[in-house]
Amino acid sequence: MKKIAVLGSTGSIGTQTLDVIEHAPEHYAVTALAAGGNVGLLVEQAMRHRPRLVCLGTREAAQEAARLLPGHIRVVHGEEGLIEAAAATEADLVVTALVGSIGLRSTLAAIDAGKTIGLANKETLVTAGHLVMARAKARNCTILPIDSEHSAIFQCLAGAPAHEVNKLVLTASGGSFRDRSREQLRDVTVKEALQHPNWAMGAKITIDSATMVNKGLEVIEAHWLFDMPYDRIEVLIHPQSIIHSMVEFVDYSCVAQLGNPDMRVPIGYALAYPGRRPTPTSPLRLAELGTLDFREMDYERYRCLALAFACGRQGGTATTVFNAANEVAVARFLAGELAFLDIERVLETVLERHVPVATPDLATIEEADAWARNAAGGL
Ligand SMILES: NC(=O)C1=CN([C@@H]2O[C@H](COP(=O)(O)OP(=O)(O)OC[C@H]3O[C@@H](n4cnc5c(N)ncnc54)[C@H](OP(=O)(O)O)[C@@H]3O)[C@@H](O)[C@H]2O)C=CC1
Ligand SMILES: CC(=O)[C@@H](O)[C@H](O)COP(=O)(O)O
Ligand SMILES: [Mn+2]
Repeated sequence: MKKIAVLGSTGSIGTQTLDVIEHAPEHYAVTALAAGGNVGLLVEQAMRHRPRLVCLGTREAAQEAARLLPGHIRVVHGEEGLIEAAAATEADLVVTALVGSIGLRSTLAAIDAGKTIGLANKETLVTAGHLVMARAKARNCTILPIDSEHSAIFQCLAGAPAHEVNKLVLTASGGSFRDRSREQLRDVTVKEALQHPNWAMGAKITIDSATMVNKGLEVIEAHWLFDMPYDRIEVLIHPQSIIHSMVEFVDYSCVAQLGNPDMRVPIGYALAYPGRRPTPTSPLRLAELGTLDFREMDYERYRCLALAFACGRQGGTATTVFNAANEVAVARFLAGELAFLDIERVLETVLERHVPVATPDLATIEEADAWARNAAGGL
């Protein structure tokens, strides 16, 4: 029986993780659940999965949950609570499905506690990849990617040594506005931006996909997870999201992973690793699809992706600031305070003002993150 803690259980990845767990109750048990403000859903999940501990974003939310839950379920809150949920239960695997860099400290705590990490929260690696990976190496901790592209690459690599790999190819759907010109992006609405062509996901990542920031975050995530130089990470537009990513080997053999766009597949892979189990989803029928299309990435059209590569190459706090400024800009766009193209403007302006630190410790990372949030909030 694998014991699992799910951080971000009420979100898109969190609910799909619980769905996978529910379909294999003889293999998985839930030890901890953590969410932000959705008390109703968290309580429902806790009643169904009977974890030892649940965590909510605030004291008030935790008090409300405690009133509704049986006394033997411990209810905690805030960042300390998240750390407890990540590290202080008997979980073997911690699924990090929080959105944003809020996941950093709890991920580090889970690594320190010797947990295997099922990593959905890409912002963690973008914010402090060098710290997370060094900590994981020192503690001999396995990080299993859940992000679909990285799960694909992990499966394609299948443990191949670095000298056999030419490059990683990340596929990108192009997002909600892939068929619009830059000119046509001026007046797009939040509602339109939230219509991803292939995936049903949380609001923040759906906007990131439309700006191509998501692919930028994923390039940086791939750099850290697979120890791959940026010059050997390529992004290819693939509108159908059927090929989730691929690896080109030195003999020019190209190995890809395919499947319908359903996150329960990479989630199920991380949960079942090193084996595989049936996933509650439908099989891929290529004949029904007929064709798969590919386009060259256009870095003029998707300037945020070029910016992400530049920050990744610069390293240090540049990627921390890129991520934090983006979190604020996206939240402001969703709140109707900024236009869609302002996200890019905010990112460019904050990064221009930032004085990067090359090998920041955790305190410096958190300082840079706070500085960028403040800067992005005022633009
Ligand atoms: N959705 C997808 O298909 C994919 C997502 N990812 C990545 O996975 C991560 C999660 O994405 P997604 O599931 O879409 O996001 P959602 O917005 O759907 O869910 C986010 C989760 O985080 C919780 N949360 C937010 N703020 C806090 C907080 N302060 N304290 C505790 N919990 C908090 C939310 O709780 P509540 O709702 O209760 O407030 C919710 O459970 C992101 O990093 C994303 O980039 C990667 C690949 C695919
Ligand atoms: C499902 C998943 O992993 C997302 O990150 C997805 O890849 C978003 O799609 P695009 O960023 O390619 O539009
Ligand atoms: Mn992805």
